Amino acid sequence: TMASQGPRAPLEFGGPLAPGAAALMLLLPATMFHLLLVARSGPARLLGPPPYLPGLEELWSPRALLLWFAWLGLQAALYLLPAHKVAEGQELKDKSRLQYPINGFQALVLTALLLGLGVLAGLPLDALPEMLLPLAFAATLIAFIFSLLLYLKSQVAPASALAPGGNSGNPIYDFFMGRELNPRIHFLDFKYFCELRPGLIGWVLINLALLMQEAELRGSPSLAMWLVNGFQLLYVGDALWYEEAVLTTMDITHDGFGFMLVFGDLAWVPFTYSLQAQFLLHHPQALGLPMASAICLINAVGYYIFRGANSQKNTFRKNPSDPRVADLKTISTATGRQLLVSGWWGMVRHPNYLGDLIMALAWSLPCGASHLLPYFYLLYFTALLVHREARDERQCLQKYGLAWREYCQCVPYRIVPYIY
Ligand SMILES: NC(=O)C1=CN([C@@H]2O[C@H](COP(=O)(O)OP(=O)(O)OC[C@H]3O[C@@H](n4cnc5c(N)ncnc54)[C@H](OP(=O)(O)O)[C@@H]3O)[C@@H](O)[C@H]2O)C=CC1
Ligand SMILES: CC(C)CCC[C@@H](C)[C@H]1CC=C2C3=C(CC[C@@]21C)[C@@]1(C)CC[C@H](O)C[C@@H]1CC3
Repeated sequence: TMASQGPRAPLEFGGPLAPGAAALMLLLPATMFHLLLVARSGPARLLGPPPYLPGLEELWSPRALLLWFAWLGLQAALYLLPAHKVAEGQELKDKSRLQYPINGFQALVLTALLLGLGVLAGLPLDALPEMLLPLAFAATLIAFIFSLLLYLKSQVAPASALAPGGNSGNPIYDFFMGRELNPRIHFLDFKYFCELRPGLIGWVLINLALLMQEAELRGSPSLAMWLVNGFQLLYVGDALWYEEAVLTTMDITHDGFGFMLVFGDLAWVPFTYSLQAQFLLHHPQALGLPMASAICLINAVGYYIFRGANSQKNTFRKNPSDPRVADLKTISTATGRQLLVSGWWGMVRHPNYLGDLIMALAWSLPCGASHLLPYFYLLYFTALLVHREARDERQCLQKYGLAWREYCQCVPYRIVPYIY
């Protein structure tokens, strides 16, 4: 077939056998359910066994599946609304560029307005925390079925539409990594749509529902719950405000749309990234003002580095002679593009990851030091970013060759100055 002539790339995640794609396809959903069960249990032990194994009657709920379809339908409708800007993606193999609506922040605001009106009209948002298990189960089912449909769709895609990875010929590996780079129906680009909207907005919605349920249980939300909600809303709001930046990430330009990203975007993000708020609902923490102020400061420092680094690179990539970046030192590369070697990108090779990790710490600290569970995100995210950093370095070495080696010599640390 045309599709089987697709490009070949080295296998990520060690191939189809453990600890490869097949293992991750079991491990990711199992971890998500483990976290959901443990967060609401008394001992809340990250490393212990789950308190019990839920039966199918506790997991399967047609109502949860319907809610998911309604949520995806709402977000798809908001995606298709007129956007104030339509951006062009990176150049593809056939030299064309795809178009993407930049209206993610508008979707967040409209979702908030619609839900606000819904709550005023009696929508029981505080019933959501009770439904997390069946909702996560429905999201997992949707992820498997959607990935299968995407895999089938990729069989009729032209070779030029295939991703550099995900076309090994091994069906399990390719199902996991995704074969087609930008599957879309007309203007609805499935990967771009799923990357930021249903999952990230779903995450802050679950957080809010947990805050409302805490208010109902204890009279008012705790300071710790306010902090976790505020920090994570800032993060999601920022991602949607700067939505165009996602078009240059490896998820969009390099990775196919397969089970890894489908499950990651639709299930993993909303149900595991909301872990701190889930933990706080069942394990209230007393947090004094001095400690809360210190945590706010840590989050602000993390955000300052994260935003500063991402904006500096985006400004530079758009226009290297922009006065905000014109004074920075650079290295020329054979591709004609330059690499920054001073400013944020002269401190470490991934300053944005450093800021992101500092924020991850600030999201866990309101949960106290009695349990390891709320620090799961920090541990998982460190592993994700170390792996992501290695993949990015490999791709940069391929793109820039000697110039990249020179950059590595000028800026020897990857993420944490003088440590890593
Ligand atoms: N919360 C979460 O789960 C996740 C969050 N993130 C966050 O998303 C953000 C984006 O991350 P990510 O997509 O990994 O990629 P980055 O924003 O780190 O971009 C990497 C690219 O930047 C360019 N680049 C690297 N060094 C330089 C330099 N010195 N000067 C100029 N350009 C350079 C290269 O591309 P080129 O030269 O082609 O421009 C490289 O491929 C990060 O802040 C990250 O922390 C990411 C993943 C998950
Ligand atoms: C496959 C894993 C198990 C889960 C991966 C989930 C991720 C795809 C998303 C989680 C948070 C994300 C953010 C972005 C893209 C989607 C993911 C990576 C941004 C990088 C997009 C660019 C912005 O500037 C920042 C965003 C932060 C959150």
